[in-house]
Amino acid sequence: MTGATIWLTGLPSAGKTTIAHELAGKLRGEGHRVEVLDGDEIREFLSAGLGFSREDRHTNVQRIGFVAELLASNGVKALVPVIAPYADSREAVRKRHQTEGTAYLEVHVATPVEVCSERDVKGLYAKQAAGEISGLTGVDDPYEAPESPDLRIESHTQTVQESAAALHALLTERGLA
Ligand SMILES: Nc1ncnc2c1ncn2[C@@H]1O[C@H](COP(=O)(O)OS(=O)(=O)O)[C@@H](OP(=O)(O)O)[C@H]1O
Ligand SMILES: Nc1ncnc2c1ncn2[C@@H]1O[C@H](COP(=O)(O)OP(=O)(O)O)[C@@H](O)[C@H]1O
Repeated sequence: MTGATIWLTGLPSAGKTTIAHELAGKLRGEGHRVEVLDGDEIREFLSAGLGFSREDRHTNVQRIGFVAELLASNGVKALVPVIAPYADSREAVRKRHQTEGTAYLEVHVATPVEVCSERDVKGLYAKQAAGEISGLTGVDDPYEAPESPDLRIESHTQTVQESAAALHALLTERGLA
């Protein structure tokens, strides 16, 4: 089976993790080998000790990109629901895949910040508004939206299943599913 990295970038609570797991289930059911490199889990182990400065986020994204490429080059669909707020960090990951000849898709989960802060799955937007945290992506920290992603998902106008189906259709179109 052909491996690939599918990076889902977007704001906190945009729907990255939910869509990744929905797609993972679908792909596994079809016989694909799949790993979801969840941001929170990675920060507990591979990126333990890193914070949310620009430098630390860049390091985090490069580490995840490295592991994703290793998996993808061994036939795994590596699904990566990680914010990756900086365009140059994402570009470095894309280039690494290109150099290695490994398929790489960038998916922008483009949920507006108003909807994300309403969802507020982890209560981060509320904490930022209460002054308990700062440096929240999309609020008081940068998010550089991809200019030409392979796919843009408007999760606020779709069900989770529709979003995952749109991504699955892209994989099929590219000969990856
Ligand atoms: N200040 C700040 N800004 C953004 N996100 C924050 C912050 N503090 C904690 N969190 C939580 O950590 C998750 C982000 O980790 P990532 O590894 O995906 O981010 S990054 O690419 O390194 O920027 C992210 O997970 P998701 O909500 O799944 O996106 C947040 O829940
Ligand atoms: N079309 C959709 N795609 C993804 N999530 C959606 C969608 N519609 C509603 N949601 C909800 O939005 C929330 C997104 O949370 P999560 O996936 O953890 O976001 P993120 O990983 O981007 O922080 C979930 O509660 C999910 O059920």
